Amino acid sequence: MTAKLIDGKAFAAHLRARIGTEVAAMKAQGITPGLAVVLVGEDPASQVYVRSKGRMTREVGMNSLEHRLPADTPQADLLALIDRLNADPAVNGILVQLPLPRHMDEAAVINAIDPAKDVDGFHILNVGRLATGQKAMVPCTPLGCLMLLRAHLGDLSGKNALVIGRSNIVGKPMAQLLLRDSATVTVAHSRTANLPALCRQADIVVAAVGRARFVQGDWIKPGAVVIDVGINRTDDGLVGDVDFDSAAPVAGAITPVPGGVGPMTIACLLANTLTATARANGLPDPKGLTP
Ligand SMILES: Nc1nc(=O)c2c([nH]1)NC[C@@H]1CN(c3ccc(C(=O)N[C@@H](CCC(=O)O)C(=O)O)cc3)C=[N+]21
Repeated sequence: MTAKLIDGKAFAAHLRARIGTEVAAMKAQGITPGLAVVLVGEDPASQVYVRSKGRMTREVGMNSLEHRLPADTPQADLLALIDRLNADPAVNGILVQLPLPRHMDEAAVINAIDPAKDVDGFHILNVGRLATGQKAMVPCTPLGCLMLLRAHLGDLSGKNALVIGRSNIVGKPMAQLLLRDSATVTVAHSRTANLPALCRQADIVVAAVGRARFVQGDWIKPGAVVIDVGINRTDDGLVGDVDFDSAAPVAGAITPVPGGVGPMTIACLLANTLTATARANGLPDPKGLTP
């Protein structure tokens, strides 16, 4: 067997095209969604992401507002900027690029964002809403993974899903989304005993550990769907958390890196911005962009 490639890049392009159509319809009603991205410091990888977010935001017809602050900006200045963006009716979504410089309290900064504009879904109120099944802003990477999984499997109900990684950004919200779709969810991490054996029972594997080529082909149950969230820069380029060459012949379907989950993350950021704009204007949620 050789795995079907899950083309996240193509899926994301379709998603952005649909979002573009919805944006055009909103603009006809006098509403232009606006996304503010705040970058503190000069991390080169962050600058690349922010640039491509800005380009794709404009491509779907939204306003993109970028705020760049020096690495030594006092936290109070960042909080003051967030307050201004919270109060600005032209801003529907706010993303503060992570990681922040070490002198800043990440939780304090995230929780200063108006939860209705929190397009990352990191605010404590959105975390709680997702965990309790209420209408929330959902983190972009897990939302993108969920869309890919549903597209390839249909109903996730009763599937054994293994999430490898317990971060607030990917692992935990991914587990919540899978649970909401009635999968049987296991969350593994660095202290998990006998991970290979656990993994061999999974119909769905979501790898989000941040270790290059960590998940081996002989851990994969034949036919399983493998979603690779990893973005690891190595001497031979960008690689995922899954050892693609050994996993692909065993899996039923697998996402590549690059061209898998990464582009879905940005498309879901735009989806969340559209959803936030609709909600701010008393319009129904756009179809198929929320879990
Ligand atoms: N507040 C916040 N929200 C984020 O969503 C956020 C963040 N901070 N900090 C950094 C991470 C990382 N991230 C990526 C988005 C797209 C790709 C992506 O499109 N990757 C391409 C390749 C990119 C390349 O070649 O470097 C791909 O996988 O095909 C990767 C990584 C969003 N992040």
